[in-house]
Amino acid sequence: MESKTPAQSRTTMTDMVLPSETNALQNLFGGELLARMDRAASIAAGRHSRRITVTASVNHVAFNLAIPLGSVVTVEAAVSRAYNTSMEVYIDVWIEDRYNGKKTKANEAIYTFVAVDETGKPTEVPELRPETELEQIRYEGALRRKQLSLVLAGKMKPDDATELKALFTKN
Ligand SMILES: CC(=O)SCCNC(=O)CCNC(=O)[C@H](O)C(C)(C)COP(=O)(O)OP(=O)(O)OC[C@H]1O[C@@H](n2cnc3c(N)ncnc32)[C@H](O)[C@@H]1OP(=O)(O)O
Repeated sequence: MESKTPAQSRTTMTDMVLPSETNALQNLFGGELLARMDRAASIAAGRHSRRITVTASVNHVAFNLAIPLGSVVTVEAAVSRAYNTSMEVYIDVWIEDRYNGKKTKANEAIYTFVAVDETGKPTEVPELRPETELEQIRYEGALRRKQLSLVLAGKMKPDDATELKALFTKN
């Protein structure tokens, strides 16, 4: 299977914040943002694998900035590393200033998707080939995040999490 770059899966979705999507402070409801990120990330994972993809886990979400009613929100997702059947997808969320168009990073998240066949059985995906410096950084950190996610899900023994152990072990 031929490897692919993050650019080949990059998915950008822009939408505004409507009153029905806000919390009591008139900011975007967190669950609404999670759903928007899941949609963009699912499309990115599908573009990388050209298969049906399912969300296996949400590894990290940082709600750094509240997103006010009426904001124009852009969700950008791209595969940051691919393994055998799973893919890490990195998601950046930007808000756009109404008057000068300047974009500010509001949130980021990391999801894991698995490519499956028509029966829901995990199926192989192409490798990821990072190109830019940021893509390389995200690629290199991904195995540590995968191991942490598997340990927390009870699917990997902490003793087998070599990348995690390396964080706490001096040379
Ligand atoms: C777009 C959507 O919203 S879809 C709806 C929400 N999602 C779902 O309904 C998914 C429901 N869950 C499932 O179908 C299954 O649990 C699956 C397909 C995700 C995994 O099935 P499993 O039988 O656990 O498969 P298996 O153990 O072989 O794991 C498959 C891959 O997922 C990875 N994986 C499984 N769980 C996790 C996890 N919690 N964190 C990170 N990776 C994980 C495994 O490491 C493996 O990766 P690899 O093949 O690249 O090494």
